[in-house]
Amino acid sequence: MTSLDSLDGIAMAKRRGRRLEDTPHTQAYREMLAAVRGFQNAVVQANPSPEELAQMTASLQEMQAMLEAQAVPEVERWYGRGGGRDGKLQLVTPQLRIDVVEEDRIQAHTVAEEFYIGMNGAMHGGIVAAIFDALLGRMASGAQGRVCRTAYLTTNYRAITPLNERLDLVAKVESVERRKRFVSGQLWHGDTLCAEADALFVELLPGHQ
Ligand SMILES: CCCCCCCCCC(=O)SCCNC(=O)CCNC(=O)[C@H](O)C(C)(C)COP(=O)(O)OP(=O)(O)OC[C@H]1O[C@@H](n2cnc3c(N)ncnc32)[C@H](O)[C@@H]1OP(=O)(O)O
Repeated sequence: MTSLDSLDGIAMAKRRGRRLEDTPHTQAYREMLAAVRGFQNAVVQANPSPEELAQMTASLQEMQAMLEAQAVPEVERWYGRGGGRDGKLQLVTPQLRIDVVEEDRIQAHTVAEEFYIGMNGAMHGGIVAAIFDALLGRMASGAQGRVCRTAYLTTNYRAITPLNERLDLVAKVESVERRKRFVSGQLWHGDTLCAEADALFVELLPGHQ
C-alpha cells in the first residue's frame, strides 16, 4: 500500500472528482476503453476455434503485462473519472448518458450491449442494480459533489430489460434527513417499466473510508 491509498473517503472522492483534462493522451485512453467494451461484446458472442483461442489468449496476456507495468495508485487513475454528460470512464455498467440534471431529478439513457446479458436477451439483474447504484449515487451526490455511500438499494424487476435498445432512466430525491438521502429510480424501455429502485445514501464523515 502507498501513502496515497490511505486517504479518507472524502479526500479520495474530491481528488478523483476533479475534471479529467481532455488531452490526446486521455482521449487515447477513452478510445482504448471503448475498444475493451467492443472486445467484451465480441467475446460473449463467439465460439472461436482452439487455435484462435490460443492466439487470442497469448495476445491478451501480452497486453495485460503492458498494463501491469504501468499500474498507478487509485487516486492517480483515469478509470472511474469523467462523470459529465457522457458518464464516467468505467466498464462495470453500460455507458450512462446524462440528459437532464436538476437539484432533485436526473434523466439519463443508455444502451446495454451483449456483454451485459443475463439470459434469453435479458440484461443481467446485477447490472440493472449496478446501473441504479451509479445513477442514484450521482443523484445523492448532487451538484456539490457530496461524498455518499449506498446504505441500501432495493431493486424491483417488473419486466425484462432488453439489450441493444435505448433505455430511459430517471432518478429522484424523495427526502433528506440529516446525512441521509432517500432516492428512487426507474428504468424504462419505451412505455414499459422494466425496473425500479429505492435506495438510501449516507453522506460520509471525515475519517470514513
Ligand atoms: C462524488 C462521487 C459520487 C459517486 C457515486 C457512488 C455511487 C456508488 C456508491 C457505492 O456503491 S458505495 C459501495 C457500497 N456501499 C458500501 O460499501 C457502504 C458500506 N456501509 C458503510 O460504509 C456505512 O454503513 C455507511 C457509510 C452507509 C453508514 O455509516 P455511518 O457510520 O456514516 O452512519 P451511521 O451508521 O451513523 O448511520 C447514519 C444514519 O443512517 C442510518 N443508516 C445507516 N445504514 C442504514 C441502513 N442500511 N438502513 C437504514 N438506515 C441506515 C442510520 O440509522 C443513521 O440514521 P439516523 O441519522 O436517523 O440516526
